[in-house]
Parts: sequence; structure tokens; C-alpha cells
Amino acid sequence: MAQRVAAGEAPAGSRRTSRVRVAVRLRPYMDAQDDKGEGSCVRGLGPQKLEIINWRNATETLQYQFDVFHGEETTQQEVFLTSVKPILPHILNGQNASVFAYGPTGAGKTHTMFGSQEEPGVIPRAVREVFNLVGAQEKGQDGWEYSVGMSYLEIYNEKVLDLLSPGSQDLPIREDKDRNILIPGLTHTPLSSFADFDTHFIPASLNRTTASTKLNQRSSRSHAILLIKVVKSRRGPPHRQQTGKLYLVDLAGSEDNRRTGNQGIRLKESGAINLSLFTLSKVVDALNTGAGGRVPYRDSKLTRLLQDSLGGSAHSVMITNIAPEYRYYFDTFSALNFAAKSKQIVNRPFVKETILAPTIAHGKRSREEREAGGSVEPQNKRSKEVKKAEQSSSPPVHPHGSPDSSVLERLLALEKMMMGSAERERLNLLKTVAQSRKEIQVLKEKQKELEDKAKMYNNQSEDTEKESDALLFKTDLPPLHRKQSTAVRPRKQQAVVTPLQVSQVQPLQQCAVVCKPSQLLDKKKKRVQAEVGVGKENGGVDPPSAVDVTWESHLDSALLEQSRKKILQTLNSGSLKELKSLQLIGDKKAKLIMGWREINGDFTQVEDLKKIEGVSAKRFSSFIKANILSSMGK
Ligand SMILES: Nc1ncnc2c1ncn2[C@@H]1O[C@H](COP(=O)(O)OP(=O)(O)OP(=O)(O)O)[C@@H](O)[C@H]1O
Repeated sequence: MAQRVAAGEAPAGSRRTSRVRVAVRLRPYMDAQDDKGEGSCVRGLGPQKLEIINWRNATETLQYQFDVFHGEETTQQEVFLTSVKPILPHILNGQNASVFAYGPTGAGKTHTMFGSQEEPGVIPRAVREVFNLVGAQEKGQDGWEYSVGMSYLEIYNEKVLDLLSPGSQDLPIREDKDRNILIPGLTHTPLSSFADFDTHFIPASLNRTTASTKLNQRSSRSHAILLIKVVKSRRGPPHRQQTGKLYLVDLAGSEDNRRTGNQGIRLKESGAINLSLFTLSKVVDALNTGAGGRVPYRDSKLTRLLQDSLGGSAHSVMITNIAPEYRYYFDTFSALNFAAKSKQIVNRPFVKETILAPTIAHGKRSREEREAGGSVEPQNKRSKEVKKAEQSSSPPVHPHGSPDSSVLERLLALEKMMMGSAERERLNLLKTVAQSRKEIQVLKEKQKELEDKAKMYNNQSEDTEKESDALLFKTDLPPLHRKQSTAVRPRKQQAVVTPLQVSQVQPLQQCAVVCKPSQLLDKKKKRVQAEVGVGKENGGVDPPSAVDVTWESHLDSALLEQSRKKILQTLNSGSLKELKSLQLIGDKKAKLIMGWREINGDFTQVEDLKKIEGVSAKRFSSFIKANILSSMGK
């Protein structure tokens, strides 16, 4: 039976909760994945750093730092040597370890973990190394006897299935008194050598659930978990035994169902996949921020199973796989935010450098050119274009080439969801009354600014509009940029470069909230506001000020704002009981809110409540009125 190393035998400091080491691997750019020929949206900056274009502003990049960054040209051998080999000796000392590949579908997880005959991945290399280490110990006659064995399972739709015994039922996960995680009924096969491992592993891998999705012909629909157990027994008395476990995990892809084209069974599968990955992200976050709070291992089968090999005294490495093509932008951005808890915005026209020189993206530049870091275009032409692009101010990137407001909405929600607990606490503090008042003051000023600009905009003649369009189209930018320039021209009016972390306060959106009826825009202004993207930023939801405000007009705008914030706070962090304490929210609605929150993260604004099943616009109006009035004691 698995027995973890006694405290006295563990190397000093190993009983601390370990951080999960995070490596990022960028797979090579593939023409076939880039039908628009847009090039890469992400690139490496060194052994730990990379940058991705900022979706809010194409003239900026977001830089991330990780424990290790494996660039496009990194070999399987290098990934293994840097990220995996160093943790393997711990298995022979009765400690646990886990290596898991995370990332969007099609980004290279299976390649990293399994590889191919010619380029074997982490799994075959790690198992071979375990046998090498055991062999070396036995040769050294250290007084211990070693035995190696394997189990192999998949978690599919939250069911634990034995890959060494296909057709088996969902297996239970248990914990013994020493907090070891056990799976009664799971096949354990003793192994005598690496060749022996291969004969069991290869056919069992074919039992894994895969399917073809729009993004990957052979997409893994389950989390595949290989367990290698090393049991070490003392030859002579006193007879003691230590067990070390190594989990090698190829996670199913994190995915956006709109892109994968998933429906029916595929949609159900990805619901389960995304939920367990979301829990994994919470676990990794809790371990790495060391907040000392509850680590939510029990919230999914995947994290429950990995509980004794993730955090605690275990050694864990997460290899986040990402793809460079623009069509993966949203997934790459999500994966990076999952993996890193900090990032930096840098003013740097990444897109211009990449896209204006298509030969770079297609890998056709000579080695000298790459090493020199120069572009194939004449320097003066490039710098002119860069300048033009900078002047066109803050065009947001439209990942996957479509200016879809729902994608923007999801990016905003994602940023919010990915924030670490320290930032959450900071935000909670921000929500004190004093702070709120200050914010409202700023927002009022911005509101005035917006109105002035809307006025100015209206005064512009059609001719001027045409003229400026012509100017924008005169640039030599490729189609993507022209499209962006047109689509986002009105955003010039809010070209504020803010760190992503403060995106909680969205000036335009909040301006709408503090509007008084007397300040309401007339029809023409509303049209302009729609053009400047107020509705889009809010995911197409009407700004509340533009709907029913008659009763609100009698109330102090600061108090109104405060009440809305309070309601939003309850929606985002309230328990079932607290949610039910809201007016017009019963047990069913409270549960639906909790479910929505679990899948989509925080509500960005109270209007998001309309996305909950059964909450019509009318019902929402009654809800907001009842709750605001009740919070004011009227
Ligand atoms: N580093 C790499 N070098 C060369 N080819 C790669 C690399 N990474 C991935 N590929 C190729 O990209 C394609 C997709 O990779 P893979 O199947 O490993 O993705 P995945 O993340 O496991 O996807 P899914 O989650 O859908 O299973 C495969 O054809 C694979 O061979």
C-alpha cells in the first residue's frame, strides 16, 4: 500500500507546501492552422519570458514570466531535461511528483507528453529514467530493494476509467488515514523493465477516448493519467517500506466550444473538461499564492485524484502548451493567464513587426536575419508603418479575426476570473464607501468628457468622416489592420492605456450607471455612443441608464452606484443563503446564479443577471428596483 515518506526521512523543507513549477511551451507555427496567413501573435523573449500582442491595443504587448519558457525550436529532449528530469529522483525517496501538460486543444499537449516514435515525449523518457535511477541504486547496494509498477486511467466526463482494463466501471477515489489517495479496483501492473512498460502502455493508450473536433483531428476528450509507483523495501530488519508515486498527465484541451464546433456529446464532454480544468486552475492558484486558505481539491475528480501529488511535499510541474497562430489567441491568452499570475504591459508594436513581414511568420527568414532580429523590409518603411499604426491609436485585436463583442466580453470576464486572491482582497477594500465615492467622482468627470466628445463627433460632417476613412485606408497595413482601424475608430475617444488588472473599472460602462435622466443622451448621442462601442464593451447589454430610470432619478447617484456595487458583490461572492436574501431571488435562481458563476467566473455587472435562465429584462428591472430600494430602506 502507498505509504508516504516519514517526516524524518524527507529532505529538509520538503514538508512545506510546494509551489507548482510552471513551464510554457510554444509549439511551432503551422501554416495549416492559419488560413488568413496572419502569422504569430506570441513570441519568446528569453529562457523565462514571452510576449503576446495586447488584445486591447495592437501597439502593445503583454509580457509574461514563467519558471521556464520553451520556445518553438525546443526539442523533446530539452523539455524533458529542463522541466522533468530534476524531479524524478524524489520518487525513489518515497515522495510524490506530478507532471501535467495543460493548454488549448491542438497546442501540443499530447506531443509533449507522448510524442512519437522519432520524437518520444515526457512519458517514455521519464519512465526510462526511473528505471535508470532504480538500476543505479540497486548497483550501489544501498540496502533497499525496489519494485516498479504502473496504473493507467482516464477521467472522462468526471468518470474514472481503467485504461489497463477497458470496459471497467467508474472507479471510486478514496483517501486513507495517512492522506494517501487510493483507487480501489484500479489495475496495478508490476514492471520489470522499460520494454515491459512499453508493451502495456502502447495498447492501453489506444483505449483512451479521443474524437475529431474542428481544431484537432484526434483530440483527447479525457484526462489521461499514468501512475508510476516505486516501492522501496529494506532488505534486512527493521523491515520498512516507502512508496513514491509519479503522475504523468496529459490533460484534455481547454476549449472554446464556439471554435471547436462542439455540440451534443462533445459539448457535454467539454463542459466536464472545462469544469475540471477550472478547478485545477483554482488549486494551482491556491498552492502558488500560498494564501493559506482551503485548496479546493475535492471540487473535481482530477484534482481529488492528484491531491497527494500536487502541493504538500510533492514536486509538481505544469507544462502549459500554447499555439502561436491568431486563431488560438483567446485560448493562448486564457492559458497564459492561468499559468502566470502577473504580467506587464509594454508599448511595443509587436504586430507590425510580425505581420508586415509575412516571411517571418512562415519561418522563411534566414537564420542570420532571425539572429539579427531585423526585418526583411527596409528599415525606413517599417518605422513609418509602425508610426502610422501608433497614430491610429489603440486598435483592439480581434482574436480569430472577428470583431465579436462576445469574445471581448469573455476576455474581460476572464481577466476578472484569473485575478489572484491578493488582488481580490485589494478590490474588496476598494469597495469601501469612501473609495466608491472617489470612483464615482472620476466617473462623473469621464461622463462629461464623453458627452463633450459625443457632441464634437456629431458636429463632424459626413465629408470629414469619408476623408478620415480614406486616410486610414491609405496605410499599407494588411487587411486585418484596416478592418480593425475601421471597426474601432470610435475607441480613439477612450484611448486610455491601463493595466489589465484595473479593467474592473470600465469608465464608459460605469458612466452609464451614474447617468441622471437629465443627462441622458438624446437619440443621436445614443447612436454615437453605440458606435463608440459602449454596448459592445458591455457584451451587447443595454446600459442601464438608457432603459428604465424614472424611479432612479429620485435617488442620489452615489447611493445608487453603491447599492449596485453591493448587489454585484453579493452576486459574485454571496453564499446560497446570501443570494436568497436578495429580493426576488429564490432557491432555484440562487442555485442558477452559483452555477453560472462557477462556469463563467464573476458577473462583470449586475445586468449580467439577465443571462441567467428565466431572468427577462422586465424581471431584471423589478429585481434591481426592489433590491436598490430595499438596501436604501425605502
Ligand atoms: N513541439 C511540436 N513540434 C512539432 N509538432 C508539434 C509540436 N507540438 C504539437 N505538434 C503537432 O501539432 C498537432 C496538435 O498537437 P497535439 O495533438 O499534441 O495537441 P493537443 O494539445 O494534445 O490537442 P488535444 O487537446 O485536442 O488532444 C499534432 O499534429 C502535433 O504533432
